[in-house]
Amino acid sequence: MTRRLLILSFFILLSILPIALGRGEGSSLWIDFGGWGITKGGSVVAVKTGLRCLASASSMMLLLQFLPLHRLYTVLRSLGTPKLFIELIELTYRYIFVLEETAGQIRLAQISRLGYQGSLSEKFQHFGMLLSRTFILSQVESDKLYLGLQSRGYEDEGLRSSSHNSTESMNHFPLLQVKELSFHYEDGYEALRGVTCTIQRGERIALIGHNGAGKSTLFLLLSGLQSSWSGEVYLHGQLIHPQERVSLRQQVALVLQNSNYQLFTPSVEDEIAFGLKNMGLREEALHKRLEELLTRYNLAKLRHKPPHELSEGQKKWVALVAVLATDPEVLILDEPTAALDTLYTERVLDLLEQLHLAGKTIIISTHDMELASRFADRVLLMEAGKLICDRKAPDLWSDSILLKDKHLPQPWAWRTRTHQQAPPRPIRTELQQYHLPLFLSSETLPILLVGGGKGIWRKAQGLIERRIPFKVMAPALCDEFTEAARRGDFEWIPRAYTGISDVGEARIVILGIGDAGEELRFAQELEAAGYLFSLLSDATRGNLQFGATAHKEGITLSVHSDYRLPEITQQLKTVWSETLPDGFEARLRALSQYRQALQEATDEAERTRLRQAYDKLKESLLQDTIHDRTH
Ligand SMILES: Nc1ncnc2c1ncn2[C@@H]1O[C@H](COP(=O)(O)OP(=O)(O)OP(=O)(O)O)[C@@H](O)[C@H]1O
Repeated sequence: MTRRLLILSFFILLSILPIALGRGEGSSLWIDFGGWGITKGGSVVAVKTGLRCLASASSMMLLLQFLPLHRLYTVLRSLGTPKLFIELIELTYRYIFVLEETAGQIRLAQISRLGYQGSLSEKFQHFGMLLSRTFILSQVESDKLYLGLQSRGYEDEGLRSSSHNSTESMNHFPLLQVKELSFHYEDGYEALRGVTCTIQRGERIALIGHNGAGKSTLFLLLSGLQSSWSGEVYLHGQLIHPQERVSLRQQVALVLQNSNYQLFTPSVEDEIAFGLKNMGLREEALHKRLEELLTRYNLAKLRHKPPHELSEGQKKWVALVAVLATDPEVLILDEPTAALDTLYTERVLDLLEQLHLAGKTIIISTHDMELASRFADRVLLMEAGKLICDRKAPDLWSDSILLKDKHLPQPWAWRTRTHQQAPPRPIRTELQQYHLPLFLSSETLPILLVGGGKGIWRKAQGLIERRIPFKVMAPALCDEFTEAARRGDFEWIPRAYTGISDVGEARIVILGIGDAGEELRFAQELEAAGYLFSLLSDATRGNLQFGATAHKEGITLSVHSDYRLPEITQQLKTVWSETLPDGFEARLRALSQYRQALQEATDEAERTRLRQAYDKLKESLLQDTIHDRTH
């Protein structure tokens, strides 16, 4: 509250300053710049105006301490306060919030770099920097907020929309098309250079490229939020001139990367109602649609919350729903899952899947290739303002050479797929009688864990410890699993396993769904198709057994008993890991370096020296560990 008042006083001071300026005689001026200066009369008016502003703003703030904002609006509305006035309060409130948040963040940045230390004048200087920077940044932020307003149908530029083709003829044309599209920012920077591409109805497209490639700029143009491009933009085959960009805004909605720019009203329900009002809905119809959206998107409990008090995931969700409320034909999302945890990422992906099924065209930008590979059917790759690649997703993801060349990671499923084109061969039953001392590589044999309970979690822990990638298919996860999912330790597919068609690219399947009958049925399918599998409900049934494994100091120990006695194998494993000396891995690494050097050395004297050093280190290592233990 005090900080808000301080910031507000500073801006009131700035805005009343011009009132005190004027022309006058020497005696009527406080400061005289040759007939111009701060006039005595003007100063009195300025001070009075300033005090009045401050008093009314402070009383409003005080009121807001006790009365939630949405209640205040209800009161104002019931008193018949003009709509314009209420909207003005809404925007002012939001602007003060932007100021406060910006100031708060700069202050934190100053403190974290040992700001606010030293003499009074230095402290004063730091405070001055905070205020001036707040002012500049809040201007930038309010520009972005304005984009957020426009992306949801707010119009104040008096733009004309283009004359429409008939619906029937529209379907003959691509939905969106850009030809040789270029764009310069005001400082002259050319952010887009001759981009040409066509977007058809119902497509799911991922726009990828490194920072600064021009993705957000292209999105701003496609959604009609930037003007003065050069080149051609077509919507349903109709050429759109920059002054007709409102047609783009009506059909193409953009969810900005930073949700704070998209959310500006005092409550979640007002956020959603904003777009509905811009669509022309009023009273009963508006209320009905609002309730429908709040229920469908699970926001009823948050309806009165101010958006800036929500978590990042909740903010993104509200921003997405608020944009969907306007029912756009094309939905563009700028990095939709940046800063989201696994659960919110899945929620967003599920929603996008539903929208795709409902026929929407969706374009996302992302730096997460796993996400892009899960979402998109087509991928556009940008570099330095140019579109350098436009390909079907499988085609691009399998092109490891191009991806490597562009320093983009190949999605995991595609890295492994290249090794396993051939269908798995059935495993002959007699082979199951042997315990093969093999460490299978999950790159060539991807793993799917089915189930999200504690049993499966215990198996998963060993994989996580050794950084072996795997997927988990389960409609819900136990707490430990959820925590690991949040850390991104594995890929969660949040649905129930229904049979072999769900196995995907996996070659090893561990079943732990808690229903022995079901597990057996699934196991029979897997066995017939030649997969490696294991059942938690019946350890004797699978063709793959989990031994007790421990990974420590660069060594993986796997203990397996012929008599399937996990309590014994677990104990042996624990004893081994407890007694393995610390620093063992460093000595192993040194030993391996000696061996490598020995193989490469050509000089005989050098070889002898290295051989002696190798033998000495090996002997001391065995002495300290294995010999000691066995004697
Ligand atoms: N308002 C602006 N004024 C001047 N240059 C800008 C402005 N906004 C962006 N740029 C420049 O345009 C280029 C493209 O920026 P853009 O935000 O479109 O990239 P991007 O691919 O979305 O990057 P990121 O992945 O980091 O979000 C960058 O070099 C950036 O510095």
